[in-house]
Amino acid sequence: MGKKKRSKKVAADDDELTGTGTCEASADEVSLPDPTELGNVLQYENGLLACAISPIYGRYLSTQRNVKKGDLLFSEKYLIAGPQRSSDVVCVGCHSEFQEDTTRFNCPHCQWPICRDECAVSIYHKDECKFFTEKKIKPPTRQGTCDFGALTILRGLMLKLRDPVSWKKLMHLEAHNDIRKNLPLWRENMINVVIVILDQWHLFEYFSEEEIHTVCGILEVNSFELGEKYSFRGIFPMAAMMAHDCIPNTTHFQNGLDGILEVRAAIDIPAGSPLAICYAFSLEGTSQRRKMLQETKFFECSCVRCCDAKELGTCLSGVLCQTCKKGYVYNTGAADLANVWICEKCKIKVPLQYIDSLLENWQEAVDRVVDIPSSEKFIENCKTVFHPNHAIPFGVKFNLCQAYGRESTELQNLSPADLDRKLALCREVLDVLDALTPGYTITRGMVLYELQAAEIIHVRRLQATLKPHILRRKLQLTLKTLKDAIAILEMSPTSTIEYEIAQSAKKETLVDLTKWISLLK
Ligand SMILES: C[S@@+](CC[C@H](N)C(=O)[O-])C[C@H]1O[C@@H](n2cnc3c(N)ncnc32)[C@H](O)[C@@H]1O
Repeated sequence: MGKKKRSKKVAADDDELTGTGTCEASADEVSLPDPTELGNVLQYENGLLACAISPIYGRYLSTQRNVKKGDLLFSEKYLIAGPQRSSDVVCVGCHSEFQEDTTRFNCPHCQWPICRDECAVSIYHKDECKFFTEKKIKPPTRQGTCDFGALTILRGLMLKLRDPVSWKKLMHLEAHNDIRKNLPLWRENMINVVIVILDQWHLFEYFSEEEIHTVCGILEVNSFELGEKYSFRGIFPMAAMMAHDCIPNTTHFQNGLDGILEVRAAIDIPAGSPLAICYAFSLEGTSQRRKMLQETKFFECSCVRCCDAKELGTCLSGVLCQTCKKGYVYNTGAADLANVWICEKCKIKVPLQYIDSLLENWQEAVDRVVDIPSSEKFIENCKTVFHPNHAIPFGVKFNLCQAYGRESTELQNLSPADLDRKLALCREVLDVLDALTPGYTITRGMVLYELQAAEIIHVRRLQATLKPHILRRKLQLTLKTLKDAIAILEMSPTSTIEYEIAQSAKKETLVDLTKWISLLK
């Protein structure tokens, strides 16, 4: 890994190279560190990445060579990890929440809560335990509420005392203090974190108020979600340098057990391109994503998807016009973000408040969808209000395409109508995913897997009626879908269900399908 400082000028045509952003050339040469100096990098090919700066993204990572979809860009171990902001009491070893019926133990050394003996020596807790014991630091307590998120901030601050190199890496990250100072969040952090650390834990001789707010900001702006069973958050300083794009060109895999994040190319990425992840939930509509980005990451996204009212033809935000009942109403795009939405057909203007309250009501209704019949009914009801691909029905379709053949009836026993429905849903969902989360992403991998499984049953049922060349063609297409699904799911950490699915599909379905095709004349 190169340790030399590099000086990097941002290419004037960054956006042409990627189609993902609108970086302009930076007039001055800017001295930026080698990316590997930023993080706890475990795997990285020397010289593959560079850190650059743009007037839009600020600092960002870019690739120096062409990379292929699925290629590992780097893997990195967390710098700090811990409970989410406003978290209730959790185990300090594995971050599981305590339910009413779970037994709660205390760490035998520092007395913080754990859920089982091993958690007292977990990678997340063992280093802090001695400090907590020496300084007699007890879990935060306040009548009514208790913010365990303060623990994560303390874990960050402790780097200052025990690991100056890591502290420097942490302090290198953006906290947006200037913006956050004027928000209600600052006062909440003051009460839930600063006062707890300085007054309750008496650590005022080690950390200043400003440092505590800065670590809060760094976590708010840069952290990644961790954990499969339990959600917690972690800082990965190199990954934190990736820019945001609502159509990301990278994908990441994490394993909460060892706190390692792997970042891979989701699509083929040409040399010189910014590496981008989507900080928001990709399958939400533009106004929801942009609201989240403004409120928590403090910028206005100007990506291609945000600037296109129809979100690259997916129509994920389309609402049926209640005046003409023919066209769909859309936000006119990022530039005009947009208190007014307009019907594409009759051009009537609809106020943003109407759209917001519509989404709020229907979001509540989604929570009442529990099984296949209620999902189907919900999708039917949505037709009078939303575009068929609108994020609200789309989320239900996404779950439904996986539920057929798993819930109540096994795939091979599905009725012909239900099997057709599963096939149609998988294809419909994939069309949207292909546009919005293209390439090697786990969500696409899972839907491809569902599609090939349904196709195999479908072809088996039809085979007596199909001409041999048509049968062969259908099976070849299914084989391609299966291979894509395996290639994607196999990238997941070995402890995950997705990895297991890929391995068993490789051993069984792939072998059987290949043999079936080879036996056809
Ligand atoms: C996780 S940090 C990324 C690294 C950051 N650029 C830096 O210099 O430290 C997130 C911040 O980067 C900036 N950023 C990232 N992507 C952006 C984008 N597409 N448009 C505008 N700002 C962006 C915003 O300031 C955001 O709060």
